[in-house]
Amino acid sequence: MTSSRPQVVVAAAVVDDLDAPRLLLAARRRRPLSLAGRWEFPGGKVDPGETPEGALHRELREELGVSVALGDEVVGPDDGGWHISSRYLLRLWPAVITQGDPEPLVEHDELRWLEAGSWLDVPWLDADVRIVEALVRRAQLSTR
Ligand SMILES: Nc1nc2c([nH]c(=O)n2[C@H]2C[C@H](O)[C@@H](COP(=O)(O)OP(=O)(O)OP(=O)(O)O)O2)c(=O)[nH]1
Repeated sequence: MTSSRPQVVVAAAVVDDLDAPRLLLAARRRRPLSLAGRWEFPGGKVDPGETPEGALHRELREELGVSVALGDEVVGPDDGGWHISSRYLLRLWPAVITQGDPEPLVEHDELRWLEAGSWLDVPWLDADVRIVEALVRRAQLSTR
């Protein structure tokens, strides 16, 4: 038997403003073929010895060429995170860019800033749709 503990994938909801977000950065995957063309939160797997936050800063530097400041984790319904498959648990942090202009350097072939009201208008990875829906609800609450 192998361990059934899911691997943690860390990702960022990069926004223009942590308190009153209007723009959300979506990234279009280049690979693998089964996921290519679908949109996701930039991020990736936590390497052995890394903290989740440390891994997220590394992934955003590698994938987008930016430094960020992280907000409070978007706690999900599945052990505090978001099950995205039987193998992976996604943990998500809001983030604002503190240095650099984001570019699709490695994993992605396009980045797009989605305007308020349009956050669900790209074909997100299936597992991400409910997470984006939760972010939309949070953003609506923050503007009341
Ligand atoms: N980064 C990211 N991965 C996601 C999201 N939603 C989702 O289902 N996934 C899946 C896709 C992959 O099967 C897995 C994460 O893998 P990844 O390919 O981003 O990880 P990585 O950058 O460390 O890649 P690698 O070095 O192992 O190739 O999680 C998301 O919003 N962001």
